[in-house]
Amino acid sequence: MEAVSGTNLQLSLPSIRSQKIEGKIRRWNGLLRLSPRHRNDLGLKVTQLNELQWRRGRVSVPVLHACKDPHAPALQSGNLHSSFDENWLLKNKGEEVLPYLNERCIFLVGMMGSGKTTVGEILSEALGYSFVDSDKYVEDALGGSPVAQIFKQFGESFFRDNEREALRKLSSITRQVVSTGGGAVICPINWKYMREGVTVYLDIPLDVLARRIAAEGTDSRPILDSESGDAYTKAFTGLLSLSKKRAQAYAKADAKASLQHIATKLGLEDLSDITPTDIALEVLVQIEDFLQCKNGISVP
Ligand SMILES: Nc1ncnc2c1ncn2[C@@H]1O[C@H](COP(=O)(O)OP(=O)(O)O)[C@@H](O)[C@H]1O
Ligand SMILES: O=C(O)C1=C[C@@H](OP(=O)(O)O)[C@@H](O)[C@H](O)C1
Repeated sequence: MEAVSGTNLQLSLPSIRSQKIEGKIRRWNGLLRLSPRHRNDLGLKVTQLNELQWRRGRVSVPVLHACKDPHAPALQSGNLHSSFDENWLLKNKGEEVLPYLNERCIFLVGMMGSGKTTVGEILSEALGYSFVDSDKYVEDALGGSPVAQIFKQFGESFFRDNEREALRKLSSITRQVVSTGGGAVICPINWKYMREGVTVYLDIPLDVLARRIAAEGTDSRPILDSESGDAYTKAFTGLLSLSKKRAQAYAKADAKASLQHIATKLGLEDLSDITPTDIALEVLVQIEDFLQCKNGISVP
């Protein structure tokens, strides 16, 4: 009998074989995951259907144990589509990580367009935390002018002073996910504030960032607005130069969620197949790893 560890279910490998999906199952975060091509092969027989997760053509099956034993306990089949809850996995991981966080905040750092706001909102929901965007916090503190306007009217250093003050205030509040501005990491004192919580770097390839920013336009991104060329070239050129200056600062984060690494884990070739929820889950996994190491792997 060949066993594979996991958490919830029992699978019979002979039944997997008969569905011609053997070898297409990958281990990931203690789960078995089927590749998109095999989503229609789901005669896969499992128990506890509510524990399965269906997400954009992939199925995650938490397992206690998988074995080659043909006498594995009788397994039931069912309508998997209706049974999957896309957010189950995230919520579950959130609950697992909460005791380690012990009410501390999460500060997301990364280049503009890396998804700090998008992923941060999803994370905050999974954890039952509130969500704060530090750019928005600065805008509100200055009467509602957009960041681009603040840069234009008062200059970058004025904005950085206000960003610093925002992070100082936010660092004294618990149970929140903070999406920081892409340049917050360059100011050393901001690290002192952010170290009150856990810092996570969203590591996204520059071409992906440039595509996202080009789609939105660079008008709201004053720091890229001086570059010339089409929207993608402007974005890519500006991001390349900023990333060189900031790489060391981002590396100071406690944990990193890398798009490339997630793609490798999930067996995805196309990075655009990775959803913000996938990234939020990876953030939680990395936070848990970081806090477990910090606590000497003691389960709270
Ligand atoms: N994983 C993702 N896949 C595709 N688009 C994304 C993803 N994460 C963010 N985006 C998009 O990229 C843009 C920038 O995201 P945002 O969360 O505002 O980044 P940041 O807060 O880091 O500047 C938005 O249009 C958002 O919808
Ligand atoms: O990288 C930067 O220097 C900046 C990033 C922006 O935030 P986002 O990263 O949320 O876009 C905003 O703070 C400002 O335009 C400057």
